[in-house]
Amino acid sequence: MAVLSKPVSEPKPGFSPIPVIDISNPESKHNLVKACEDFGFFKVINHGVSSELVSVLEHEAIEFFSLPKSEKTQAAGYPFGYGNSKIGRNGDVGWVEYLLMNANLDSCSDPLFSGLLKTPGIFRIALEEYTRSVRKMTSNVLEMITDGLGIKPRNTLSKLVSNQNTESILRLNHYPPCPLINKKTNGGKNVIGFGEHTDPQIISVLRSNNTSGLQINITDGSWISVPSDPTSFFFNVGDSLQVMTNGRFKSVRHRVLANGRKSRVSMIYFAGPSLTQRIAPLTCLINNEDEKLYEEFTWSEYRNSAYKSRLSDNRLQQFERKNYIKTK
Ligand SMILES: C=C1C[C@]23C[C@@]1(O)CC[C@H]2[C@@]12CC[C@H](O)[C@@](C)(C(=O)O1)[C@H]2[C@@H]3C(=O)O
Ligand SMILES: O=C(O)CCC(=O)C(=O)O
Ligand SMILES: [Fe+2]
Repeated sequence: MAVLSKPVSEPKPGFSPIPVIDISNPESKHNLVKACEDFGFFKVINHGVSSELVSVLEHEAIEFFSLPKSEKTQAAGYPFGYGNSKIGRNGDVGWVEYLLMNANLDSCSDPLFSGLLKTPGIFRIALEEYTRSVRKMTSNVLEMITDGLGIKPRNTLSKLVSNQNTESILRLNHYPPCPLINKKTNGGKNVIGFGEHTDPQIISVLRSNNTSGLQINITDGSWISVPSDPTSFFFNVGDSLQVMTNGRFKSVRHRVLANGRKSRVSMIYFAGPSLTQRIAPLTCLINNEDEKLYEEFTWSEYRNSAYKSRLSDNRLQQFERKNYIKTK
């Protein structure tokens, strides 16, 4: 089943407003903060994640998605496992198949790692190595952001996603070429690969092959296409970080459009906190309690309510403070 949307203009080749941040330079901390405020989205270069590791994982993912449907569906499950077209459990569909995995530090005990990927083969090793490396880069980026915000200690945010019991997820998405797109009868409409949404976690880290399709929604409400760059990582602020920064950082709405000719393969690491972690505006970022835009909640409360929602829902709305008085 395909979801169609109005045609959107393609980006002008060579120009993109998306911030590019060199994380090997400690001074980039200010640019990171600005990118989180302006877009909730940025591209990271000089990241230190091995390109060979990324290629091996991409190759293994392609091999997995090339298996016969009957074999892939043996790995079907909820919330973790193989899925095709259906996203979540609340009626969302897209032109995509995927593998969702628990990427917690103790995930070796996870049934998917030890069940689907039962042989300790290259796929499983690549998943573990990739997760370890991306987790380290994510902690580094969060520490630079913390520094850029002038918050002490430096691990205020990174510790939320690097403890033993944090809830992180690894998602491999495969968007096959969509034959509907080139059909004259389609009227030039787009086909939705992954519908618009914000990510519930703290921060998400995406790497894709050379096929574009990802779009972000900017403040004026328009969609801009993200030019693909397989050598870089794209970070997006999640709902939880928007709350912790009291709305200073934007949890960016994003979506993926299917491509008519090429398949897109993406891998996304969702860095979430532990179930008991309290999510609330950081007191060091506000002058007084009245400025708080959100009520406090635990990650477990938010995660459970998010998983009952539709993809495009505004999941933070119910936690907005009703009696908030704007002081500025
Ligand atoms: C429709 C849904 C899919 C999703 C759970 C939800 O009910 C709402 C949030 C969705 C999302 C978006 C970011 C990630 O891809 C994801 C794994 C997540 O944590 O929240 C998905 C969920 C999913 O695919 O199950
Ligand atoms: O596959 C992509 O490029 C992005 C998908 C996404 O936003 C998600 O899985 O949450
Ligand atoms: Fe997403």
